[in-house]
Amino acid sequence: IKPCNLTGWWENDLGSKMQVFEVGKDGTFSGQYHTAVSSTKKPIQPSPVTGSQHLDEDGQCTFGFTVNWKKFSDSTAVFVGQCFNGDDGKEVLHTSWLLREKVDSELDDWKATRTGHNTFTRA
Ligand SMILES: CN1C(=O)N(C)[C@H]2CS[C@@H](CCCCC(=O)O)[C@H]21
Repeated sequence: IKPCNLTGWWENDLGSKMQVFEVGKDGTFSGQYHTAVSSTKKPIQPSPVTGSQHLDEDGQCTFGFTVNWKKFSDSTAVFVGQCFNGDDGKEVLHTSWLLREKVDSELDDWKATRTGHNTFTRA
C-alpha cells in the first residue's frame, strides 16, 4: 500500500489548484490555494493553507485544512477529506467543505455558510 502524503500540487474540478508544502512528522502541513473562482470582484491572489493529515501506515489517510482567503475576500473555508489510491494507481482526494463568508449584520448570519464537495487529483 502506498503511504499517503499530500505534498505537491493538486487540482480540483473547479480548476482551483492547491500546493501542499512538505508534511511534518506530526502530519501538519502548510500550502497555498490558487482559486479559479471567487464571489468577489477583487483580483484573486494565492491564499494560505494550513492543515493536518493522518500518517497511518495503511495509506488512504484522512485530512483537514483551512484556507484563509487573504486579500480578496473576507471568507474562510475549511475542508475535510480522504485520499484514495484509485485502481489506476492515481490518487484522488474526496473533500467536503464549509465556506464562511463575512456578513455585515448578525441578521444575515443564517446565510453566511455554504457547503460543498470537490475532488482533487494530482495537477
Ligand atoms: C474556488 N473554490 C474551490 O476551489 N472550492 C472547493 C470552493 C470552496 S472555497 C471556494 C472559493 C472561495 C473564494 C473566496 C470567496 O470568494 O469567498 C470554492
